[in-house]
Amino acid sequence: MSDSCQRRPIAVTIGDPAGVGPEVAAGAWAARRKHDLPPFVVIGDAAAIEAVWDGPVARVGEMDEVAAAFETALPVWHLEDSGPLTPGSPTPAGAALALHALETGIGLTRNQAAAALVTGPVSKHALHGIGYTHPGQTEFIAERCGVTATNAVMMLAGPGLRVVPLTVHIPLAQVPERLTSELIVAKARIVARGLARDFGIATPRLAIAGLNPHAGENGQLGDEEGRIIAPAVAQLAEEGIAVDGPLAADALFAPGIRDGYAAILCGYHDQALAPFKALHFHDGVNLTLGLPIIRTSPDHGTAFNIAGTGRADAGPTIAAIAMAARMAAARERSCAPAK
Ligand SMILES: NC(=O)C1=CN([C@@H]2O[C@H](COP(=O)(O)OP(=O)(O)OC[C@H]3O[C@@H](n4cnc5c(N)ncnc54)[C@H](O)[C@@H]3O)[C@@H](O)[C@H]2O)C=CC1
Ligand SMILES: NCC(=O)COP(=O)(O)O
Repeated sequence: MSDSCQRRPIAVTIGDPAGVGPEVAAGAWAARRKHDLPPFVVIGDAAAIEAVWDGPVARVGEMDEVAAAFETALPVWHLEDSGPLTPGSPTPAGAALALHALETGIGLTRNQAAAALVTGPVSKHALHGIGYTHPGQTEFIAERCGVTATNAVMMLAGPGLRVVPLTVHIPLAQVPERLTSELIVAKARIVARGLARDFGIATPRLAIAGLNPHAGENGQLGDEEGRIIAPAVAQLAEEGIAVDGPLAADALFAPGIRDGYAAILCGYHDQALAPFKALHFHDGVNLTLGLPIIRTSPDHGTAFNIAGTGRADAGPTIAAIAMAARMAAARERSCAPAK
């Protein structure tokens, strides 16, 4: 990592304070030396962390206080008290704090005070209860960055698999009409560019999963493969992007097949995330390609059912911070003037 990258901390938003966000952020700090994590600051509510964690917390008000504080305490950029808190029981005040933290973290990263943004898990339901209208955090961050939702591409990445849900938080019944050749081409281009820029894979090979069983069985089990996916694959190949598909989704995730691809693009959320979480529940990262900033997140939700019990695994948050740091280092290297 370059000096300038090391100097800028990573901004980690707390997520919903009644979820596991506070404890997994604290757990990542406790494991900072083991995992060689760079300095990071939690944006949110210090009291929500102190309610579930006995370790040292240092309130900071400037980003340049973070690196020194990080040595001996978890730096927290305290925004406001989110009110009386019972882990596992979300409140409107908690949702408002989660949104304030997200907005602040985006701002700090956009103005380059932070090297990258790592978002904690939010409850979409609780956010919608206070008037939030975006399907997830991805679309909100995209909007704040001036990027369309289509051009902000969700990727789930772990040591053994990367997947992209081409449609994300929509009802399954809407998938066939929302999965268009244009959408596939636009997202696959961003994936290929992102893998080159942020992961150092100069010519990534992509796979596109079929939507129907057996990739449609030559039209007998559905026509989306021939009508939508195959033309997109042809277009991408013409542009020089290495891509195979449509491939039958059941075998695509088998060892020996999935290993041949830098990323597997899937028709809908669970086609991508179910096999991903089977492999990478404890070290999976959700990241957004196509943004001007680096954004990663642990790939799990608020886990209200275990919040405050000490059972939450900080592994995905550790992986998200480590991946954000590697991506920041890759972008710093690519921007460095040639010597
Ligand atoms: N990145 C984000 O902000 C995400 C937010 N969500 C939101 O989270 C809320 C709950 O969603 P669910 O589908 O229940 O998913 P969830 O990930 O919160 O929980 C699913 C299961 O995984 C377990 N789990 C989750 N994180 C864990 C961890 N760190 N260590 C150990 N076990 C863990 C939970 O205890 C639960 O049994 C929803 O409102 C959803 O919108 C869901 C996924 C991602
Ligand atoms: N299932 C992934 C997820 O819900 C993450 O969504 P986002 O809040 O990162 O857009």
